Amino acid sequence: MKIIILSRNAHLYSTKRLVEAAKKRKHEVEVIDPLMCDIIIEKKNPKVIFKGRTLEADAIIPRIGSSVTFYGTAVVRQFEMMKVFSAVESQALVRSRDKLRSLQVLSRAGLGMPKTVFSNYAKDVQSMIDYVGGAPLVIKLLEGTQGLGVVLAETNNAAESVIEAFNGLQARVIVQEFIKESKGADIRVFIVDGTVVGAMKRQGKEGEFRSNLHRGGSANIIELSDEEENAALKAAKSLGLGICGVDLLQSSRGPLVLEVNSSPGLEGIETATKKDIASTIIRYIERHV
Ligand SMILES: Nc1ncnc2c1ncn2[C@@H]1O[C@H](COP(=O)(O)OP(=O)(O)OP(=O)(O)O)[C@@H](O)[C@H]1O
Ligand SMILES: [Mg+2]
Ligand SMILES: [Mg+2]
Repeated sequence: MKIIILSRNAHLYSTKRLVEAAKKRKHEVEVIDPLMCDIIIEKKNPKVIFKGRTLEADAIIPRIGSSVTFYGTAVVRQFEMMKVFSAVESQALVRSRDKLRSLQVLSRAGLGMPKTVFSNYAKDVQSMIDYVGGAPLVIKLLEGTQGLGVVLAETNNAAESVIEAFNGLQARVIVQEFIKESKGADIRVFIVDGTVVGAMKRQGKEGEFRSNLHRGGSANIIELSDEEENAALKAAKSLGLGICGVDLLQSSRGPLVLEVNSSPGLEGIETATKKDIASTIIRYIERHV
């Protein structure tokens, strides 16, 4: 079959691995930058044009960076209109990109999460702080990624100044209860087609509460408890994601979902688990086309 990987950079580890896996399984595969695609809409004849050529495929794998969500998902949607199977549905992609919206959906699904507050009323900073039980607390930029824009405020005064600073920059933030028992670690659960295909525990570097590998954290393979596995699977299902990385914190009241990533990186998880997750993704596509 013909597979298109929508990615801005063919040299990224994840993109390269997906190309390799597709070729190994005898598929035709091409990496296309979604930002270089034109979308043609007319009665019953949707098309995607890339460098003057009309694209055709049996399946696409969206690897859409968060800075290009709007245009990237428009291209994914166009392929869906052309009845091309997408490994991640455009609707689910959009939904998962919005931290606030995903937390709302996850909370309805009955999943545990750090208590989270969002307010449109910037003046009353003190009540935002009070809602989560005061400092220490975590302040997050809604559009943050790779741990940037995530701040731990250790005192109420610090919390107040940071929230005010973000407000002054017109940046939208959520305020979250700080889960100290997780001790600077989180769990990344990689899910493909409703099955856990790998899990790792990421530990932030010394003195860092953020466990992101991009912030210098390290990763180790981990055996999930049933409760953790169920929480991750339920999170993926409630957001409708065929491929995703669910981030959990281990807390005294059980696993808490932090976020669900719809273009999870393969490097960390394949290195930690020594599994060929790229091929698992290709096999998932084969089952659905
Ligand atoms: N409420 C919290 N309590 C304790 N630690 C937290 C909390 N929120 C975040 N952290 C730590 O900070 C890290 C980064 O936070 P989060 O995953 O929410 O944002 P992000 O990493 O910027 O988003 P993305 O994963 O999409 O790049 C988490 O992996 C976790 O280690
Ligand atoms: Mg994260
Ligand atoms: Mg994320």
